[in-house]
Amino acid sequence: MVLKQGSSDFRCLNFKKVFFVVSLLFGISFVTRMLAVGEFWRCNGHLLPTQTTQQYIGKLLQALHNVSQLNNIHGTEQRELLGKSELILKRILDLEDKKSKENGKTVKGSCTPHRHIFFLKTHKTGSSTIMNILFRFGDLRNLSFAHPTNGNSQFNYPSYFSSRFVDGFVPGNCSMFHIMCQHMRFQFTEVDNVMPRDTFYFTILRNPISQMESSFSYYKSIGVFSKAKSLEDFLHNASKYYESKGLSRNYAKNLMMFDMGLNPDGISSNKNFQLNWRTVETIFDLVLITDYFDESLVLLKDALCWTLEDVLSFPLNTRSNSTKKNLSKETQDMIKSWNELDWQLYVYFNHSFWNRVDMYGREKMQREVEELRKLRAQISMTCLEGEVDPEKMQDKSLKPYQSGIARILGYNLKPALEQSNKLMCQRMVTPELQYTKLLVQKQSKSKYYCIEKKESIT
Ligand SMILES: Nc1ncnc2c1ncn2[C@@H]1O[C@H](COP(=O)(O)OS(=O)(=O)O)[C@@H](OP(=O)(O)O)[C@H]1O
Repeated sequence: MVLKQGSSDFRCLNFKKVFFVVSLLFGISFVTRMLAVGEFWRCNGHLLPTQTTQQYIGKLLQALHNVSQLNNIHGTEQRELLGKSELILKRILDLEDKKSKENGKTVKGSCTPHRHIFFLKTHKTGSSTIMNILFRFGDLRNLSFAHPTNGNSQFNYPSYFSSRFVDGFVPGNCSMFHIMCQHMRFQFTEVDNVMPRDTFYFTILRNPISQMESSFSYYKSIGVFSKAKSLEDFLHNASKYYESKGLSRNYAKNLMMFDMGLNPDGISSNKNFQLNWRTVETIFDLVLITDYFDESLVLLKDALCWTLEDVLSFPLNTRSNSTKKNLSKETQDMIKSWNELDWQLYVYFNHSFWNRVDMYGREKMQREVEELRKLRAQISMTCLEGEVDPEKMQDKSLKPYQSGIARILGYNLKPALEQSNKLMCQRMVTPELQYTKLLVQKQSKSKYYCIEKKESIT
């Protein structure tokens, strides 16, 4: 994106948002001082000549750097603040740029399907089901995926994501990828290096109570949970089992905050909650809610300009009831307060999710959810014999990965599927690891893609 000379409206609009972000990050008194010493640029429409987004951000960061020096903020603290500022500034400018193009929608209200997509695959949130939808969408259209190096299924998780972890990534103005959706600890600036500029960012959040119950069962054998006798034992003795730098600690406290790249051990204060909300909503175009999965799929297909068929899916990575646990009210409350940051994030985005449904129209939503369920029932009749325990699966190549004390269910397909349906049915129930392998193999044989990063190309 190149900012146009004399586009003072654009800069004034961004100025207000940048001012807001900076005041959240640095505190309002800091910003007032900053303005008072005249170090920050003003919204007068003359200071900024034609420049690229990067140059524009560079100037803002330089100004913030000077002012933080004046305010005696140095070293790690300064680097952290400037890092956060850069991330958020970039996103604001990208959003403005996107909005100015009406987000792919033409004036007549029709739209072109998004094909540049980033999905932050949070843990134990139904994210494997979403990933399967993205895999099939891309697979069918021969789109390219950003996969982890060395055939891994995660981007060096739990380390922060780096573009170095992407197979075949070459730094520059070229992005080779349409879709990125494997587990990572999010870092916007690095994802932004890899994906095209007009990428649609979305993620999914789940009620932290059911998420932690799921996480405990799935990760029971490793690190942080391994010595706890039960989830209740873990919660009662969290200070004994949990260390903020301990092995696999990420699965045990504020897992969604961790995956988002935010601080899961941060203090519980209104200011911190707000900062987290703002950061997430600035970066992500859409936040889905697991607990309203079908409503989420409808909002997703609308935001991506896809069809209901495109988001049709069967739940994947589900546990057998025998490994699910009903939690007492006391345990639920303990989980809530132990995961206070995740809880606040969830409550906020649950609220904004329903605001978005209101904007979409409650009746229209209800109609489309019903239609989606009808379609799912039909396709289930065509494809599935049933969802079964892993040892009862007929085709072992479709068996999902098993972990901890969780028993992850799989699907048996109907025995004599028509050839025309077979591949689609198989792909709908192919677990994450197997599907990743197939896509990596397919991509290794395909041509080199180059999607110009700076311009919007579909
Ligand atoms: N469609 C739909 N609706 C509601 N819930 C769903 C759906 N699909 C998957 N799930 C539930 O999500 C849990 C698995 O999450 P993930 O796939 O993100 O797990 S993982 O981190 O990739 O291992 C797992 O939760 P638990 O069963 O509680 O463990 C799944 O049952």
